[in-house]
Order: sequence, then C-alpha cells, then structure tokens
Amino acid sequence: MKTIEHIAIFTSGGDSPGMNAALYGIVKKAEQSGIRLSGIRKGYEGLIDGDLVPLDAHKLQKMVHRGGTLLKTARSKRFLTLEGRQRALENLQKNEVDALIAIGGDGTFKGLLAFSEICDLPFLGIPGTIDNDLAGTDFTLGFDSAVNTAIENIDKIRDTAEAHNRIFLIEVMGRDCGYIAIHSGLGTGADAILIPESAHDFIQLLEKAGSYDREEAFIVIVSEGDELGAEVAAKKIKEINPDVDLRITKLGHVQRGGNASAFDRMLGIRLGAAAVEALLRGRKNVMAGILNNELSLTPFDRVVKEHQVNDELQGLLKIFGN
Ligand SMILES: Nc1ncnc2c1ncn2[C@@H]1O[C@H](COP(=O)(O)OP(=O)(O)OP(=O)(O)O)[C@@H](O)[C@H]1O
Ligand SMILES: O=P(O)(O)OC[C@H]1O[C@](O)(CO)[C@@H](O)[C@@H]1O
Repeated sequence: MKTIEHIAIFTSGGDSPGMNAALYGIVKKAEQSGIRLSGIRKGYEGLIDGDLVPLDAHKLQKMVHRGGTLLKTARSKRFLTLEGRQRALENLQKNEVDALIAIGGDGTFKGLLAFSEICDLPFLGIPGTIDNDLAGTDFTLGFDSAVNTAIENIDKIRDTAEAHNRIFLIEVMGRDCGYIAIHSGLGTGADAILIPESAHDFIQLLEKAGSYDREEAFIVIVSEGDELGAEVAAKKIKEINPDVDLRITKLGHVQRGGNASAFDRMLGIRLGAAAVEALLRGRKNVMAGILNNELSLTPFDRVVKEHQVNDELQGLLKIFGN
C-alpha cells in the first residue's frame, strides 16, 4: 500500500448544511497527521478541469456553522462520460494525489464506483445530502438542518392557515425519499403526510379531507417524490369537498440553506475526521457514517442500493400522520 501524503477533497451534488463542518473535520485531522490537503472546486467538474486549491483551516474554523460549501458543488454531465473520468484521472496523477474524499449523495458515490473502474486510488465518502436517502448511516449531513428549516416554515404556514380555515398542501424536498416529509410532518402535527414509499397515504388523506369541516387549518405535507404530487392531490380534494379554501406552498431550496444545526455540525466534524483516519488505516471505497452513534464504514455499492424509510417510521406514519 502506498503511503498517503496528499489527499484531495470535493463536495458534490446538492449542497447541504454541515458540509463545511465536515471540511473542517478533515482539515484538522489531516493537520494532526501531517497530511497535505487540496480542495477540488465544483465537484466532479473541478476534478475534470483540474481546479485544485489549498484548503485554509483557519477560514474553515470561522465558517464551521455555515450552510453551502466553501468548495462549491455541481452536478456534472461530463463525469457521466468515460472521457470526463479519464481527464479527472489525469489531473489526479498530475497533482500527485494519493487519495480522494468525496462529500455528497448517492449520485456522487455512483460516480466513485464508475471512477474506480479506471482509477485505483483509495476513495472515501462522507454522506452529504439533505435527503437522508443513503444506507450505512442513520443520518446524512444536512438532513437535520433541512427538517428544522421545514418545521420552522410549516409552523408559520399553520398560523395563517388557522386564521383563514384553509387547507394547505406543503411540498418538501427529499427526491424519491420521504424522510424529510415524515420528520417535518410528524413534528408539526400535520393532518396527512404523502410519501413516495407509501401507496395508502392518499386514500387516508381523502377520507380525512372529505369530512374536513372547514373550521380549522388542515395541513398536508407532500414529499416532492410522491407519486401523486401536490397539484393532483389538491385537485382530488377539491373534487370531494368543493367548497374548501386551499393553497399549495412549495418550500423549495430554502430547505438547503441556512446555518447547520448543532447535530449536523458535530456529524460533519466526526465524519470528516473519521474519513481521514480510515484512509490512513488503509480503507478504500467505503462511506463513513454513524450507525447507533458509532462510526461505521460501508462499501459504496451497499450505500447506493438501500435507502428505505424503515418500518418503525412507517408504523408511526400510520398512527399519527394519517
Ligand atoms: N452512474 C454514474 N456514473 C458517473 N458519475 C455519476 C453517476 N451518477 C452520478 N454521477 C455523478 O455524480 C454527480 C452527483 O450526483 P447527483 O447530482 O445525483 O447528486 P447526489 O450526489 O446524489 O447529491 P444529492 O442527493 O444532494 O442530490 C452527478 O452530477 C454526476 O456527475
Ligand atoms: O438544486 P437542484 O439541482 O434543483 O436539486 C434539487 C434536488 O436536490 C435535493 O435538494 C438534494 O438531493 C433534492 O431534495 C431535490 O430534489
């Protein structure tokens, strides 16, 4: 095994609060171990363009709380091509990089799996996405912050909904995963929660909406990946209860911004330090995560395959959400 002297890091896919904390964890651990670090700007785009920059530990210390990512991020069409990945490899060789740390979501790790077919450097992953849609960790970086942002905004919408006796359908992010919807819906006492993982939730919503008496607020949280979606759900509610006053609000990218929660700051620092440590111990092609509050390393191929809302949460949804 080649000694690791130089590690390059990038953030990729959707940004998430806690990515800067993870960069801080990486920088401090590498400093302690005498490792040289480079940041790659704009995810796989920067890897293809050879956009490597030094990482400033002091600057990161001052922005450990901040959302977004100091290194910027991107969704890269070019990295989907073999030609793009070959250019990325040439840049790593030219800059004498010994190992790579990627902070991103399932797409990012699929990218690393494809890259590992032509590049045998050790890769280490850190789960950075608000969606919480990865196996190998109980929580991804940014999920807790995004849920807190969603909850804060749903609470506000409830005030105006109560004042007007309105039905509100509030769409939250999560791509094809219902975690943000479940956590923000249960945490705000929503009347119904629609998630991609459940087919029964809509039937239950219609039963409730049909008997809604228009004397209070009625809050429905709709995960953006739900098979029906907010517009169709709203149309169906109007069909069975035509006189209701109904509005749709899409929370959108506000959920990705803002300071990281205390939980995400600590998660980022722990996973950042753990990623460097794992590389120095010779681990490769695994994602660092936290399972039952213990650090854990899971191979990329497992991480991208499994991401189900677990049975316990599905059970809670039946009791509270619908
Ligand atoms: N099969 C693949 N082969 C090569 N590269 C890939 C593959 N899948 C994804 N990538 C690369 O990984 C990048 C990041 O993936 P994606 O845009 O899906 O975000 P993500 O990592 O899933 O994060 P988020 O969950 O926040 O959206 C893609 O833009 C693409 O460049
Ligand atoms: O910022 P973009 O590219 O529009 O992506 C939005 C998507 O990214 C996420 O915020 C993170 O994966 C999803 O919840 C959402 O579907």
